[in-house]
Amino acid sequence: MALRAVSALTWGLGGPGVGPLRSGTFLRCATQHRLEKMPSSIGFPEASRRPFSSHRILVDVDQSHGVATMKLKNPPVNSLSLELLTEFVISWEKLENDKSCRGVILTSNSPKIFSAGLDITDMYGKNAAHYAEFWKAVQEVWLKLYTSNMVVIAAINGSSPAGGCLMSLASDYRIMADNPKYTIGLNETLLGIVAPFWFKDNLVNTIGNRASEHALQRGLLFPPADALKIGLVDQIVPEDKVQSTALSVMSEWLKIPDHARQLTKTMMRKPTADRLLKQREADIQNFVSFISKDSIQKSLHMYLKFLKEREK
Ligand SMILES: CCCCCCC/C=C/C(=O)SCCNC(=O)CCNC(=O)[C@H](O)C(C)(C)COP(=O)(O)OP(=O)(O)OC[C@H]1O[C@@H](n2cnc3c(N)ncnc32)[C@H](O)[C@@H]1OP(=O)(O)O
Repeated sequence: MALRAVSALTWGLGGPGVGPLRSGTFLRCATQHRLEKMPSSIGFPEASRRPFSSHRILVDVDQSHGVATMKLKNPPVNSLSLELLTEFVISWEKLENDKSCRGVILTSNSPKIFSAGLDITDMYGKNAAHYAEFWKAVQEVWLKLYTSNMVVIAAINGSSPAGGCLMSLASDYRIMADNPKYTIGLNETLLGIVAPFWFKDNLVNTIGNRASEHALQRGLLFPPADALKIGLVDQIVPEDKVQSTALSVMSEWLKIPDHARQLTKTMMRKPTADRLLKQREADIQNFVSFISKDSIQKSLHMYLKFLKEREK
């Protein structure tokens, strides 16, 4: 009980089932050329291509008329586990290599949660090799999304904290379900961890420096109307219109000749992607040493405990 009270104040989580914490505004918590790809990834590690034991399908891909819909499907909360991230990269590479696919709508199979962010259990109680492999997969997914030649639209049909928000930020356009129970933001500080520089860069490029400074330090999770106000999402629509809106926005984007749009995207995004590429290995080492600290492991333990024990 004591933990719940302290945690609720400290963590101010948003999302379905947290009731009173949601009340404060911020407390809640057909020129189809294919260009040479931006030099984004340095290749996904062979070790991460290993088959996982469960053989579950964690990313559903459905493609028609040049547009793929990718649905995250990792119940209960679509956390971004190493297994999901690995499958995501493989599916993404297939789409990138398919010349007929010009756009991807990124969404979730779950009705209330787009993604709960990085799987905390992949960052807790594991060894350094696991943390390094996990972080490399997180980097890879972001690089793939952020530098994709395809049009990427996030159809955010539920809560989208931290890593979930990052996937949305890496998209070209964000449409969120207009339900005040859902929140989106980079809430890392609430867990006692720190969003890395490339999360920050992507946020700053999207909502500007001052708003990012405020949002990142306080770990703010924004309900859709507030997210729209600061430009964290581009459009909010009724819950049952998220997918259809994404399709119609996609058809507008696909009217632009691919080569011109792709070159423009590269011009806008390459410096940010390159910043990570230049120090990718150092960023992995930094993550491993940070996440392995006793104090950080303790914070993650407390946070997991809080998630399990909080009143629904
Ligand atoms: C230099 C170093 C840099 C380090 C950078 C690290 C960057 C980190 C980025 C991240 O993404 S960290 C993850 C941040 N995510 C969150 O804070 C979200 C936490 N979850 C929630 O707020 C809620 O779960 C929800 C998404 C709003 C859904 O709420 P709901 O009431 O529907 O479900 P719950 O009962 O809370 O959860 C069910 C079940 O799932 C577990 N769980 C939730 N989130 C995660 C997660 N991110 N990872 C792993 N597991 C998660 C939760 O504990 C419950 O477990 P059980 O009780 O069923 O065992």
